Amino acid sequence: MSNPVYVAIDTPLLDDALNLVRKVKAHVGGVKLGLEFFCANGHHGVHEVQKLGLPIFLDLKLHDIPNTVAKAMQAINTLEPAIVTIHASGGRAMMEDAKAAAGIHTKVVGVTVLTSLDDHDLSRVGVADAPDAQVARLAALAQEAGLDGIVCSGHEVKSARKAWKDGFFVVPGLRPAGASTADQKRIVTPRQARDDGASILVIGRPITKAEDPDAAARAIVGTL
Ligand SMILES: O=c1ccn([C@@H]2O[C@H](COP(=O)(O)O)[C@@H](O)[C@H]2O)c(=O)[nH]1
Repeated sequence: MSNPVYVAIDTPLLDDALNLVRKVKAHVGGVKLGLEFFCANGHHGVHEVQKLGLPIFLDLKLHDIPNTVAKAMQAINTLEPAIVTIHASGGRAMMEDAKAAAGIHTKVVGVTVLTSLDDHDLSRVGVADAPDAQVARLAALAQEAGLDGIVCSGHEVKSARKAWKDGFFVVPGLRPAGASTADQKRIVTPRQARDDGASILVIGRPITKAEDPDAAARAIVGTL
């Protein structure tokens, strides 16, 4: 089985990103680059990280009208990312057009409910349901729209996998036992997420902020 850990490189600084990836690359299966990195470094930055030889997950969380998201997707196709995120709450037409615009080797996954949100946060943005019900609703919509899978927390991945057997499940909000949760609210351990059916484990600060990121990545992979 290939290494499911994608390290989240959340920095706008290209040299810091490259140094981090060099440190951990023997113990992770891929690199997740987010908006912070992409806005600061663009295609050039992605190409530089790609030279280090790991698959790239572009976590851009696109969310706009269908035409705009499809055009944005076309604009990143030359980067040939392994995975790209869009927001499932953008609706079915947006997801269909995004998938149609993506390259054939790119998995397009829909973010359901951010792992930094709990019931209270959802109610404040007008969602009366608990996170698990909202994740199930958006996962079904993403499947209908032809996406490859979703992003959800480890709290929901087991039931999401049951409902969508061949779906691709990206799970962030992962914390080894005892690690700081910081802004994440729906967390589980990497092992729990893997056992419950995650395809990809997204792990940032527990690796990147560790004194020895390589040892931290190795220790996490050792628990899987
Ligand atoms: O619901 C979501 C969607 C994306 N993320 C991203 O994952 C990493 C998590 O970083 P940690 O440092 O391990 O908390 C980060 O890049 C987020 O943008 C998420 O956390 N939750």
